[in-house]
Amino acid sequence: MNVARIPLRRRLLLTVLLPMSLLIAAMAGLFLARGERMTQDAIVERGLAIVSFFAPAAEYGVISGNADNLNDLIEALRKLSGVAAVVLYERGGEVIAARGTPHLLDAARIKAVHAPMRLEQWGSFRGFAAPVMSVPMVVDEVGGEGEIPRPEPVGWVYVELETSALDAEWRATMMTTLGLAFVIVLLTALLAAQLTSQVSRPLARLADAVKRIAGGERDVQVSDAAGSEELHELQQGFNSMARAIDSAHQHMQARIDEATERLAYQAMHDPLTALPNRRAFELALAEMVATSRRVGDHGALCFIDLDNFKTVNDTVGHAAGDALLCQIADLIRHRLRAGDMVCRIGGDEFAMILRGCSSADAHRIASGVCDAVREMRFEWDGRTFRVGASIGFAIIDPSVDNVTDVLRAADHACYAVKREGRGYAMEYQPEPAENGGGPV
Ligand SMILES: Nc1nc2c(ncn2[C@@H]2O[C@H](COP(=O)(O)OP(=O)(O)OP(=O)(O)O)[C@@H](O)[C@H]2O)c(=O)[nH]1
Repeated sequence: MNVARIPLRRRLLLTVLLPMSLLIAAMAGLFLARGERMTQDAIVERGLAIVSFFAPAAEYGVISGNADNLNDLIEALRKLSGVAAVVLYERGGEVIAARGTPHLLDAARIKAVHAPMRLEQWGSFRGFAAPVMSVPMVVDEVGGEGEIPRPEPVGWVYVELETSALDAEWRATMMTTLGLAFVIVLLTALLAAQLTSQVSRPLARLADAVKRIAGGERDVQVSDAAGSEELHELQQGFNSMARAIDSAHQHMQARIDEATERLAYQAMHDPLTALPNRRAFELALAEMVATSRRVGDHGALCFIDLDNFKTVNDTVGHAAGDALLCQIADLIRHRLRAGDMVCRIGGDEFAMILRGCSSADAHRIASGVCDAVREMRFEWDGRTFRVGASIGFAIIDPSVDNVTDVLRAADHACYAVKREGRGYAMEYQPEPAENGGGPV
């Protein structure tokens, strides 16, 4: 497993829970192991203490064979909690008094006991035995050096303790300990989950917001629900940064839009006169031809070539020529109907696209332009100039196959006007060789 890939929340949980759980498990294990041993030791000590006390107390009864005395002792013993059986053996191994149902009734096994000791265990029953010791009576020989008599067993006591109550108590203690350990781990886990989510959730929200910004989303903000001062500051900082990015993006987008619009305008307009340029003219003409073929519309294309324009340039300079071109552009634009179009297609050349008009209409409009240009007076540096306009036009109707044909026809007509007098408008007529006619 790649540790670096473990989500932050799980890592924090592990960091808190793992050591905590190990510590609690170790403490509980230690406590239970020590508790178990101490309980067992206490049982053994109690059993040994009982037989150690009981054995000397029984000495008189065993030696004298006083049954009442022994029975009183046994009854007194039986009243002690946990004492399940008591047996008294005499020197030869015969049972001289007994109470309860002992698991062990083996004289040979008992007679092998020389000091208080623990014997076998049967489930929750544990056996303890001790010899009843007595010093034998010795009559000293007169004048002899008698040996000090040593105590010797005159009988045995056997006590059986029943430890189920202690075991049950121990089990209850164990369960309580484990339960407490579990509750502590559970509470720690809940607390850790709560704390880690207070850290990991705001971070996850931030990561998501960063992803959304990287994916192109704008105006992304994270809600301010941080669990700590540092995270709060981080969220505030992120929101400010996102707002700054958004504002910079908007500003940049506005500039791009503006530049795009300007470029689009420049691509389609003549910078001097602000009229549509040759490119716009070609598109409009293509559309006019297509529309005419589709819906049967009639129109006209007029080529305008100024007469004697060069004289202005040569006499008073190009700036004057520029100004004259602008005046003529305005003059033509103001004479056109809504829907018509005038473009500057070259140095002193203009073109008009007239929509929804007959040949007579086109002739009238074009002649009007010629008259207006002729009557115009251009003043510059105290000097007055007069120029003219020669216009050749071609009709656009559904019979026109393509743009090239109509362009060629209008150009042909304009050239004919230039050649044959200037300053007036003429419609293109096919040459006699083409259709039995030419410009009229
Ligand atoms: N001022 C100015 N002159 C231009 C511009 N573009 C072209 N010209 C000039 O316009 C003139 C056009 O030449 P022509 O058509 O032969 O001049 P014209 O005197 O009208 O000649 P005709 O048509 O025979 O009467 C040239 O001298 C070009 O230098 C422009 O943008 N500004």
